[in-house]
Amino acid sequence: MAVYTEVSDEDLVEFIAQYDIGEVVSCKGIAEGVENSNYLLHTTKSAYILTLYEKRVREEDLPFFLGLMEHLANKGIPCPQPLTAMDGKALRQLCGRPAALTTFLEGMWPRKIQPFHCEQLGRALANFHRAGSDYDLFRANSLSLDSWRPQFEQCRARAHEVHPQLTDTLAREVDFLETNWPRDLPFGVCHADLFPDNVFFIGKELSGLIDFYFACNDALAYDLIVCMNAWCFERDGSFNVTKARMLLSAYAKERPLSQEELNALPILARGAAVRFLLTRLYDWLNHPEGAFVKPKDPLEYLTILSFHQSVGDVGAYGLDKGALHG
Ligand SMILES: Nc1ncnc2c1ncn2[C@@H]1O[C@H](COP(=O)(O)OP(=O)(O)O)[C@@H](O)[C@H]1O
Ligand SMILES: N[C@@H](CCOP(=O)(O)O)C(=O)O
Repeated sequence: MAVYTEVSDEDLVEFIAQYDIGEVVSCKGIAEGVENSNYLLHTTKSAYILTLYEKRVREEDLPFFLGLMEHLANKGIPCPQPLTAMDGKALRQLCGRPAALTTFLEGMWPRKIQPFHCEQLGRALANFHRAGSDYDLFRANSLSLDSWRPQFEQCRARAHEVHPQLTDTLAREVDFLETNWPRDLPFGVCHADLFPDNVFFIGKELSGLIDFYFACNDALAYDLIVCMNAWCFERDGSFNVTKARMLLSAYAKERPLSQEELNALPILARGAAVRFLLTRLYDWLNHPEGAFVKPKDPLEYLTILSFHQSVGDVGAYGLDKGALHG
């Protein structure tokens, strides 16, 4: 359960009194999520999400995240909107942590991914990228290429505890990525963590995107391929090419991919696999004793990485080479 910081009734009532949102009716910790403490708050006026920022979220990045949600919501992207308190500020402190309230989005994240989910995701991601194109704050991706070697070094001595080949695989892969990582692809604001548990559907319609706390400026095609890794592999580790084709082609209908982007997809996919393999590995090895949060399995991403290491070109992702560029 992702509640790292417990909020007492007195602290909560004092916090809520700073907003014009009525009186507290209930406030329950949310079991899902791994990064922050989230509570579902009901007041006499409405339902809200209260987030206390923990772990990887740096306080100085919060204006970027909260401003982005505001910017996107104003452009019709279905995402939470930060609430400003009566003093006009959205970012506050609660129990010694930075904290904010956002609107509650209806919907459920899909437990069993179907190709139509991937198609809607592709369209929504392209719309997100378009809507973010005039957002004027900048945040570099702190979990991209430059961070992979230091993150690996933090885990190197114990990576073999998770898998006997993991140390060698990561050492070779980080070398490969440092030499070959593409640098001139179209850049923009990326969500960078658009996993199924961050995308809500009502029935068959995508109804909301949440969890903007890894958002950053990076190659737009990297964001797309983070989604492909997260949505298009089955539980047994096999790649579902139909889902990938639906995702990539729905995206490209809204934002055509250049030939350079298409050529780069396999290496972007390797980098995106390493990015989640490393944070999961760190969390797996440094899981606090007795914590309620269940760490995610790093080996899922070792399987995904192995698949992309064997890929020659985008034909493996269900695309005709060169078919999607504008
Ligand atoms: N705006 C929102 N509307 C509805 N539910 C939300 C909202 N934000 C978060 N949640 C709920 O909280 C859970 C954890 O949120 P998330 O932002 O993914 O946490 P974390 O950043 O800790 O991973 C989500 O799976 C969802 O159930
Ligand atoms: N999506 C990441 C973990 C981050 O968790 P989230 O609940 O913030 O999406 C992963 O799967 O490793």
